[in-house]
Amino acid sequence: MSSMTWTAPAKVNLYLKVLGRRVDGFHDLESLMAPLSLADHLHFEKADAFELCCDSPGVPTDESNLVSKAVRIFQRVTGKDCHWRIRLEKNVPHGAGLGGGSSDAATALLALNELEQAGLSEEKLASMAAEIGSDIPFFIYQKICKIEGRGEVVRPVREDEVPGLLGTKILLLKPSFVVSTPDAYKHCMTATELPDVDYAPTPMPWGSMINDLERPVFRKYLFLAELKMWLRKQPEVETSMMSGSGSTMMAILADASQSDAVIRHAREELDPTLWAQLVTVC
Ligand SMILES: C[C@@](CO)(OP(=O)(O)O)[C@H](O)COP(=O)(O)OP(=O)(O)OC[C@H]1O[C@@H](n2ccc(N)nc2=O)[C@H](O)[C@@H]1O
Ligand SMILES: Nc1ncnc2c1ncn2[C@@H]1O[C@H](COP(=O)(O)OP(=O)(O)O)[C@@H](O)[C@H]1O
Repeated sequence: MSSMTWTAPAKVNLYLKVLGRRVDGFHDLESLMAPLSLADHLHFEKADAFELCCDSPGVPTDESNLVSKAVRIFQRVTGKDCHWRIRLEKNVPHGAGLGGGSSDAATALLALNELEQAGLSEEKLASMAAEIGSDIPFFIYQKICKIEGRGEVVRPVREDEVPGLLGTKILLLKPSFVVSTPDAYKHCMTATELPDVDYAPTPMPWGSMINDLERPVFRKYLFLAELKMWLRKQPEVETSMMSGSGSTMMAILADASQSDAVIRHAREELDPTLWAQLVTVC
């Protein structure tokens, strides 16, 4: 039987301001999040029970996978069986600050809503998503959005609020290590700056690029601070900043056709194993 395919886009945080720690242990945020052309794919096939498989070693396929959590919540809320075999095709690196797992979960909710003809509203799906993880409601909308609260307050923005952002090309560079999100938040209110690293906001037409998680993450992973500052010194690079909790670094280039040269130099001068991809905000 042929399968039906849904696309789960990755995201970047174009700014991420941590406003303070809350009594529930989470942090209040203000963030501008944008979906990318880089995406995972979820292939659905009718089956006798729910099954999950994944082509990528290191991604769990048990109940800890965010897709399994989405299926369980959908079953609980709608009472539907959800007897589907889901094959998860991973293209988005995990532990990367690109929200791959979160997007997979949101996409599973969107797909099941259609396949099971449940008729749940976007708002209902977003509130189910928030039960699984803070980042997941954003991926229900799959549009450029401003985020508040711990991530559950999501407002899609009009194109004229973020001039020039749609269609922007961003070079993503990621070392082979991953950063854990709880770890990034743990010291975010107290971490101090490393010398010779620029944490200041970069003004862009759509808003100032700043990431308050750089302080704690750079303290632990000096290479990421080095990568950010190395990128800033390249003539092709307009600005660079970490996405979310890392370990992916974003670079905005004056001319995106120069990305291959930047990737080649970064691999020669910093780390031959860097993962790199030029993506588009969509
Ligand atoms: C940092 C961001 C930026 O978009 O994403 P990533 O870059 O990791 O993808 C998000 O805030 C991550 O969202 P998500 O990955 O869904 O986090 P959750 O699973 O809900 O929470 C993981 C842990 O992160 C911390 N956490 C998360 C969100 C938040 N607003 N405050 C927090 O303090 C908490 O310690 C929590 O236990
Ligand atoms: N569908 C999934 N895809 C990737 N990782 C998943 C998934 N479900 C659960 N995980 C776990 O979540 C962790 C974080 O993955 P992910 O959400 O992609 O990264 P990030 O929080 O950096 O954006 C992974 O290390 C993995 O163990």
